[in-house]
Amino acid sequence: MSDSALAVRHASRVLKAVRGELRTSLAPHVAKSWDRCLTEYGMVPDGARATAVLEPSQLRERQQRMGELLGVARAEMESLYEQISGSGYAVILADADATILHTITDPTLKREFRHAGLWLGALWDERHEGTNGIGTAVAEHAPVTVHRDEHFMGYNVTLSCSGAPILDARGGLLGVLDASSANSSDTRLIQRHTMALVTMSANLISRFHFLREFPDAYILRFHSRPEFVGLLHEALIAVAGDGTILAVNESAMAQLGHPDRSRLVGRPIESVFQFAFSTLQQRAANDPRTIWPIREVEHGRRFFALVRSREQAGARAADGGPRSATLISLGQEGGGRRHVGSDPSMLHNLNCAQQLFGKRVPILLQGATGTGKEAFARVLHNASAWAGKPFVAVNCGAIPESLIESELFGYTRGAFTDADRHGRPGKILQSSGGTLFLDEIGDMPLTLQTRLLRVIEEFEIVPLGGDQSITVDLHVISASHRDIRQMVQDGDFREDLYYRLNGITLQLPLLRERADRAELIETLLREESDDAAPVSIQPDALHALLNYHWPGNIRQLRNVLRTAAALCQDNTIRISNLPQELLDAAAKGVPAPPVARELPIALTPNAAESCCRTPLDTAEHAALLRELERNRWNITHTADALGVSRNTLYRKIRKHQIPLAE
Ligand SMILES: Nc1ncnc2c1ncn2[C@@H]1O[C@H](COP(=O)(O)OP(=O)(O)OP(=O)(O)O)[C@@H](O)[C@H]1O
Repeated sequence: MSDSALAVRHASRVLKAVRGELRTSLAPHVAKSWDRCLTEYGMVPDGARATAVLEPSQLRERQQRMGELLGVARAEMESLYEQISGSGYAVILADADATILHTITDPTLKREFRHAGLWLGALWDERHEGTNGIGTAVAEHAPVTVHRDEHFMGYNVTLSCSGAPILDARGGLLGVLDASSANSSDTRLIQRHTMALVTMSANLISRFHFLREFPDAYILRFHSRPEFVGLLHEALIAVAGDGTILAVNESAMAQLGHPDRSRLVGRPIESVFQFAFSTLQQRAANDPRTIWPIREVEHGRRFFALVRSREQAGARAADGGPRSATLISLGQEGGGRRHVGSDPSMLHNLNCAQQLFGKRVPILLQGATGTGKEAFARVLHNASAWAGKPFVAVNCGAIPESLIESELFGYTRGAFTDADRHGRPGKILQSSGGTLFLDEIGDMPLTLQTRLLRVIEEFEIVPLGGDQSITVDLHVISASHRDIRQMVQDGDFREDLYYRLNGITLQLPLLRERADRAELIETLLREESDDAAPVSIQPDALHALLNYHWPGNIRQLRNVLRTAAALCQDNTIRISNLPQELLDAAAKGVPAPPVARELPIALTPNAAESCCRTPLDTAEHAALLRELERNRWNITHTADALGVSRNTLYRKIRKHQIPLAE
């Protein structure tokens, strides 16, 4: 049948359907949309294509309006594309007006998609294109699949599209994520699978947005199953400083059984859950990483919860940090943005350190070279009440022994022959009021240790050549890769100084032990790439990076990424851009040693998600969890929904170590 004959037949079917004369039943969203197109917008299904496209400057303006969300969406789109690449789909992001802002397509299919009108800046709202995955998801505010002749316009009937809305915390539409095929012969089951993946990715983007939208709020994260807390399907509630609910996400409404947001927003959190608001505040301040059981008021149902504190949220917002829920800002360093990351032990360290450092307790950081001791110290400084004052770092191992004394204590005019005419204040005085970071304190000569001890005890210094003491306001963080306690036992470090410096000792983990390696890679890549041309990384290269043992820790990782970003073509790091030692380790299949530390049980899924899985695995894992949950953990139904056999499903469940019993 010719194209025009097909269009005529399609048009007659649409008209019959709208008049109620069609025998076969249509999906409700398709029937409603056809009706809208015909009666509300006055469209005709056999009309000619007249794709409306924005001017490049208008497109850029819309892309900018999406702001940071576009960056997050791009990353999610890549992960989604990995899942469905090879099956003829393009992944498309549109704004709330259904304008296409970003696409990822198989290069060989680009022409086909252009021919179908799926190009950047094209308007795919229903008024322009009739019923379609993007426009109809916008109109319905819900995920929709529009398959072939479910499209309203005859010229669109070769398309198959699945679009899912990206929502803000108030349920408003931010955009639509869509997977479209220009010539699909997929079965309904495969479409359902595609739809599930698209919806999952859209939800991830919405969740990211929610976590960033309320920087000054507590965020209560809960789920009926503890292992889901911190994952995609957790419920989120933003709570103001006076205990009032500011916003809830879709999952919170579903879990609490309130389909209407307005029944939750504006209420005191204490009227929804059986805990005092002060408990939530205490949890946020003292124990933000431990999951605790909570009960809702109406039916007494039990959930498991974590709460993010307002300070953490504020720090994140100031930093513009990436997408993990638990990421904490480091503030500014050298113009760049730094993070302590979301590794549970780092978060624990930060939590302890912040509380004590604020009370002037000296902090001793122990950790191998490149583990981020100085970066951590800067975070503490930036989060302190004296953040506006200087942060002065002294590397006690790098300054010659003969100079370290004058470097630290300064000297007066004429203190020694080649001294500066006016004398010079030492680092201790320079840091007065701010933070003094004594790096490689283990390398400080014993004689100087005695002088330093006096300064720390008396808050006074006497510059070299001087006889007047100067009062200093000191906040000290010291660090070393050497085991200072062992040095004390060996007589190489003064015991009294050790106790003075060590209000608390925090051990920074090796990079290979960290659960947030994937996130660190993302952060460093962002820092190492040009904003205008972000560098991405191919899954096999990412896998090799995640599994390397990193003797030089984060510093070495940064160097490897910097070199790879400089060497790579089309801003994509491939495995061939990595150094030989990494490739050799990958070829031998040498995995990073397992995480030695015990992680809190509830954080383990997150940790496993980010450290041991490829992006493909992560997406598969999340899709499995989602479908299992949606089908109430019924294996037969879940296998059907995913279009796989029960045996395959069991195999995948085992592979991802998903527990089947409570
Ligand atoms: N969480 C982080 N996110 C991104 N980059 C980080 C992070 N922590 C550390 N870095 C980077 O890793 C590198 C090494 O960090 P840093 O100098 O703080 O380590 P260190 O333990 O003090 O090293 P050394 O023991 O050699 O003095 C720096 O480039 C720093 O910016």
